[in-house]
Formats: sequence, structure tokens, C-alpha cells
Amino acid sequence: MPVETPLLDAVKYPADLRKLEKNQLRQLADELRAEVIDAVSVTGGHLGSGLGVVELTVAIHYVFNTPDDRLVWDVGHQCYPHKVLTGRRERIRTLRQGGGLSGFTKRAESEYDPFGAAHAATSISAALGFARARDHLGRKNNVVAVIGDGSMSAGMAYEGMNNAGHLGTRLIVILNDNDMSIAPPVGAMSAYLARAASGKLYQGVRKISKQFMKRLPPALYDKLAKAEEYGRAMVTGGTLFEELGFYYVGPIDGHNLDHLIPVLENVRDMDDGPVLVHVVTKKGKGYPPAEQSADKYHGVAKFDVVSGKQHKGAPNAPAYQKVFAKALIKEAEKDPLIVGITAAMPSGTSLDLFAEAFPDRCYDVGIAEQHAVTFAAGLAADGMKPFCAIYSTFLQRGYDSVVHDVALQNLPVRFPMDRAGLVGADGPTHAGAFDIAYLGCLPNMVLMAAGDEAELVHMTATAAAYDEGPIAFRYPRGEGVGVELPEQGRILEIGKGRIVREGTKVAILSYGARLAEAIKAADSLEAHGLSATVADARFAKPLDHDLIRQLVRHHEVVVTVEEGSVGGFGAFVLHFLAGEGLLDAGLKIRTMTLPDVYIDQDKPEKMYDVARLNAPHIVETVMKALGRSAEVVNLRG
Ligand SMILES: Cc1ncc(C[n+]2csc(CCOP(=O)(O)OP(=O)(O)O)c2C)c(N)n1
Ligand SMILES: CC(=O)[C@@H](O)[C@H](O)COP(=O)(O)O
Ligand SMILES: [Mg+2]
Repeated sequence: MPVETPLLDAVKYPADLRKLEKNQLRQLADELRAEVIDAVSVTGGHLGSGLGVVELTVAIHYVFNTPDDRLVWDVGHQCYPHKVLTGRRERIRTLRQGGGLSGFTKRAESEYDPFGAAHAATSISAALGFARARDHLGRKNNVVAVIGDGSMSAGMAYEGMNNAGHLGTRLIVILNDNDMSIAPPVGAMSAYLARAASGKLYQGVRKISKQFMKRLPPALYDKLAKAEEYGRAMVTGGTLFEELGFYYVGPIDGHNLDHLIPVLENVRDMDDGPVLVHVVTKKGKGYPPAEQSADKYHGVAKFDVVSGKQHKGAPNAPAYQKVFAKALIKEAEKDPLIVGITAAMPSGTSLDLFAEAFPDRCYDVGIAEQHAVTFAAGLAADGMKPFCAIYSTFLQRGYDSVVHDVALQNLPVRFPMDRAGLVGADGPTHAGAFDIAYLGCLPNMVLMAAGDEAELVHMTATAAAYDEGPIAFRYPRGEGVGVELPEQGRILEIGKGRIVREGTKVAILSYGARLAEAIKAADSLEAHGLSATVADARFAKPLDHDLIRQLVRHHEVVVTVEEGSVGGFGAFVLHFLAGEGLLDAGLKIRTMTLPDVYIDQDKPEKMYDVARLNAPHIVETVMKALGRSAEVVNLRG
């Protein structure tokens, strides 16, 4: 067997790829797949979805004149092969690290990333925008969106298709159907796609001119021609899409370059209307440990390429998400009205544990946060106690439902919000930065933040017991601080915080999981003769007015700390103090929040250094308020 000359080394950009012969693309795809596996083995990240689109990525860049032809990826977690082929191979092993490549598509990173992504189902709307810009500006480029079957469970995908079909704009949507979301897909749409993809023959291509058919490989042409003879009696794979105004082409084998390339060449050359090309792929394709795993290695730690064994360090403390799920199970054992809802994140929220305990009381509604919230509102309206568990960042997708369907009607929906604060490798698109601000402004809403994992147990119990209206509680990604967990959650008094340690001169009022840093800061200050009180606010709404008055009256400096954006807890405290006339000149009060910028990915502790929300920064803030900033350098050591 002659040793093949490596091809990937000669492909820095798609223009290099397009110089290859078609019969070389198979080898290129194999080399690309190996490169992605090796790279992710040292970086960790999203692997399965990228492996599933290796051939598709090669075919798209071969057929379309990227970057002039716009390629918009949905979510973007599958874009590692795309990044290797678009001038970023040298940096691919910096993926998701501080100063490295983003784990998603990002405009600032490359002209081959015309649109940033990470939250699902935005690609069709964005691509339609590019297509209409092209038409307005008299350009002729193609626009291609690649969206997964899981992302097709999000309503926004239909909003985009509906508008595209109505406008009749030339647009190519490639549906990458691997029959997986993060978990197996849910919903009628996935069943529909499964039917479409399960036909014995790949569906004939309807309505597209004959010249398309003759461009196909003879074997496939014969099959399709036969399929045409059977007319539409066969299970038609595309009716839904055709009703939305799209030509439907497919399903096509998304790993077969001999099928992909002629089809893409033909839809490229079509000059009318939007087209949806349905490709069938395998998530994790070409890497047995991924193919054989339940989640197809959707998100992986660094791993050994040969064995596929991930290098997951032993946890120092239980993960917040598991603490929440176990606490919820305990509450649900006592209360049959409790139900759980996730929007396609059963494992990430750990509601999969709840589902194991209560299979008929846990709903995975797909990537449909807006629906999840209003669904929960309906459940609550008629007597149930729904826990609508959505990451802080993804709850943004359901915000109007929170306002209009839950808060305004004062319905007792519970919102456990995981991934509050900075989340590390996923970067700014996934930071749970804004929920304090966007929920704290809503009448009827009660807001809690867990200072540690024991507090999370109490807050889960409190939420279960609270039936007066909506209540949300936030907690960070990852492990707790290692405090002892209570056997049973205690019901907290709504609107009451707690003093964690008594001091006299300085008061640090923490909201949420920066509490550990606040305690460290107090230790530093004590070591330098400054007696510091640490209080855990527990509630951002309603505020504990008595606690705040007490801190303000008995301390020279008060500092609030939260892992949230401007306009959150600190703002609420200042608003209260101003209203009480307590913001007089003598009061030294400072608010510490996330800075008003988007912080790129890094290790969380490093991101909190950038955000200036670690213990030394709290100390520095106190010292500057006391006019002793010169001593800060010593303090920081
Ligand atoms: C609005 C939103 N909700 C949830 C997620 C979390 N998420 C990331 S990828 C994914 C599954 C996507 O499935 P699919 O589109 O089929 O892509 P695949 O991983 O199968 O390639 C989910 C739920 C998200 N990115 N955006
Ligand atoms: C791509 C995506 O949005 C999810 O896979 C997300 O990265 C999961 O985040 P966690 O790893 O914090 O669960
Ligand atoms: Mg999928």
C-alpha cells in the first residue's frame, strides 16, 4: 500500500482545499478528523459534533467560495474542523483557553466566521440577514447555514424559515441530522426527521431541474429515478420544509463525499428560493470511544486518544448541579406536586438524576427555553410546583415568558439557575452574568443566590415551600467549596440574610458564591488589624433592609460583592440606601460587580482575576475606600 502524501499540511485555507482533486478529499477528511481528535485530546471541549461534520465541512468549503460565500454555523460547537481548514490549525490546540481560540464561531477571530454563535438556532435568521444584505447590495454570493437536528427543536429556527420561505430568498440551509442533541433528541420534530431519514432509498429530489439529477453518481441516480417513479406516495421527507417555502433535498449521506459534493454543487447553482439539504450524519463519527458513548462525546475533558479515557480529576467537593438535583429529589419525595423541566440540558442541570427518580415528573422540552417557561407557568397556574431548571445564560432566551407569563401573573414557578457567574472555557456567550439585573427588576420576583453548596440545599427547600409567586435561585458552574451538606434543607425566611462572621470596622456584604472570597478577604484584613464583618445577603429581592441598615450604621466601610453584571445586587442596595437617605457623605460604600465588558474564556479563577472579584481585589477596594491604598501592595503580598 503506497504511503499517501499528507494533504492537510498543504491546506491552510479553503482556497488550498479547492485546488485538490475530488478524489483526494476523502484522504483530506480522514487527516482532518485525526487532527481534530488529537487536538481535542489535549484541550478538551466539544468533540462529537465536530467529528460528525468533517466530511460536510470539507464539502462545503470545496463547493462554496468561502469566505465570500457566507457560512453560518449554528451553535458553533461543531466548528473545530472548520477552524482547522480556515487558517487556524496552528492555534487549534489553544481552543477554549485564555488567549486562545474560542470554542465557537466568532467574528473577531476570522473572516471565515461571519457570525458568532453558541446559543442554538440563530443560524437561519442570521443567514437570512446575510442573504438579504447581499440582495440589497447587489452581490451574488451564496449564503449557507448549517443547523443541527437538536437546534431544530428551537422555535427560532422556524421563525427564520418562515420568513425565508415568505421572502423566497436564495438561501441554503443544511440540516445536520445526527439524531442527537446533547442527549438523545426529544420532540415530534426529531421523530419526523427520523422518518424522513429512515426511508430505504434516499429520497428523490423533487422540483429541482433534471440537470441536477444527471450530475449524481449513476448508482445514486438510478435509485433516485426509481424513487421519483414511486411519486410522492413514499414517506415524503420534506413536506414540512416545503410547506415553509423551502425546496427539500435529501436525506443525503453526510459522510459520503460522492453524494455531498454533487448535491451541494447543484443547490449552489440553483437560482431561486431557499433550499434545505437534509444530511444524515453520526455524532462522534470515526472515533469509536465517541461513537460508542451515550452522549457521543458531546463535551469532553482532555483524554487519551488510544483508549478514549478522559482525564477527569477527582472532585474536591460535590458539584453544585448534583447538590441541587439531590436536594430536589428529597423535596419531591415529600411533595408529589413538584415537577422538573429542562430545555435539552438533562445532564448539565443534573435533572437526569431527578428523571431517574421520577420519570413521569420530569420534562425535557428540547432547546425551547421560551416554551419551557410558559409551560411551567401553565403547570403552576393549575396547582403544580414546577422547577424550570435553565442555565442563567439560556434563560435569557425565555425572558419575555418570565415577565409576561410568570411574574406578571405572579405564578409560583421555581427557577433554579445553574452556571451563574463566569463559566470558564465556554466564555462570554455562556456567562451567567445578567440574571440578577434582568430578574431583579421584575415585580413579584424573589431572588436568591447560594453562598455555598449547603445554602443551595436550603434554597431548594425554600423554593419548594414558597408558593406565593415566582422564585429564582442562582448557583455557579462546577464544584462547591466543601462545606458539610445538611441532610435536609431548611426553609429560609424570605428576604433575610445572615452574618457569617462578626467584625467592627469593615463590612463585606456578599450575594452568591463569591462568599468564599469575601471570607478570605476578611482574613487578610484582620491580619492587618482591620476587623471585618462578612454577611451573606442570600436574597437580592426582597433585600434584607434591617441587615443593610445594621451594616451601614455600624461599619466605616461597606462593600457589596456579586458575580453579576452592573445593575444587579449592588445597585439594588444603593437604590435602597438612597431611598432611606442613608447615602450621606460620610458613608464609604463600594459595589463590586462583573465589569461592563464581555470576558473571554479562561480558567474561572483567572476570569475572576480579570473581573477583579477575588479576595485581593476585595481587600484593595476596602483599603482604597479607607484611603489606605498605599498599603495594598503589601497586603497583596
Ligand atoms: C439556546 C440554547 N440552549 C441550549 C444550548 C445547549 N446546547 C448546546 S449544543 C446543544 C445540542 C445541539 O444539538 P444539535 O443542534 O443537534 O447539534 P449536534 O451537537 O448534534 O451537532 C445544546 C442543547 C444552547 N447552546 N443554546
Ligand atoms: C455548546 C453548549 O452550549 C453546551 O454544550 C454547553 O457548552 C454546556 O455547558 P456546560 O459544560 O457548562 O454544561
Ligand atoms: Mg444533532
